[in-house]
Amino acid sequence: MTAIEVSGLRKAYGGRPAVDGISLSIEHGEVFALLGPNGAGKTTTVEILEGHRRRDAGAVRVLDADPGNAGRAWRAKIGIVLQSATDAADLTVTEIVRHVAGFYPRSRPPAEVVSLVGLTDKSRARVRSLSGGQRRRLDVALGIVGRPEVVFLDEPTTGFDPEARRQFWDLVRALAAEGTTILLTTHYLDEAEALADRLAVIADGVIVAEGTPATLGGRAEAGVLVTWVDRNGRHEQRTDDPAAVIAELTAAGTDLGSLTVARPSLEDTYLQMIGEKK
Ligand SMILES: Nc1ncnc2c1ncn2[C@@H]1O[C@H](COP(=O)(O)OP(=O)(O)OP(=O)(O)O)[C@@H](O)[C@H]1O
Repeated sequence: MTAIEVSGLRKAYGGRPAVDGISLSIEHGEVFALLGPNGAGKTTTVEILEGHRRRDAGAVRVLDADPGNAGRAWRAKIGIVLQSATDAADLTVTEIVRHVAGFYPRSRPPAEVVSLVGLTDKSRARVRSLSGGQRRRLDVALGIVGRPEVVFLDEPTTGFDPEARRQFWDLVRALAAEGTTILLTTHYLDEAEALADRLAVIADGVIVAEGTPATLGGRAEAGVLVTWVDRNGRHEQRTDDPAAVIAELTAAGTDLGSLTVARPSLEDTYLQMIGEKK
């Protein structure tokens, strides 16, 4: 059964299309990433799915309801992490988490959530005293405290230091292991690759590619790139049969200490797709 079903979604601002006919289907328990350059239409799409923005056309179902007119019971099953930072400067971390937990019938214990996002040391600190990355962690805490079935994460790790990002990835994996459906937007290709079961690339309001991190944009069939350095300089060769290339190099007595064999990275593939779209 699908958790999120989108068909022919459109939204324009002042006559200019921001989302121009997007269709998506996300299964229960899937982690799905939306990628795309600034202004591609990711946030608009996510906000329509959250029920925070009206659409011009298309059909949208999230947990079997239309977010445009779904009620409180539906809202309690949805977790939202907005791009903007939490605005509750005078409350402490625990106070705001407890306050938001109160809106949900099956909320997680506030201390558990604060610990999950790595803010236990800051649980008595006022929100205003937190760093940017710590505020972002708090946003994530508020998004998951209600034990939602579907979580929308809009650029959740912007401003995180590398260690905090890895901790956040563990948190997303733990939520996914519990069966939570997660829709994530991100500009970090490594994040999409680490977390997503499937992903879609949006450019100018349309989906230009969809697949798994391993297969997106024909990545799996793109062949591998063999590179090596000899006394004449650096060489590279794209091939479907790297073993044959390496055998040839070995037979020619090439020093293999500098040899690399790699598929194009998700970032290479993504940048190529975005470049072609322009
Ligand atoms: N409230 C608004 N009024 C007018 N135009 C808007 C509004 N919100 C978004 N837009 C425009 O719609 C387009 C899509 O914006 P959106 O925020 O959905 O992109 P995005 O993919 O989330 O970008 P980013 O990666 O920068 O967050 C952009 O051209 C943006 O300027």
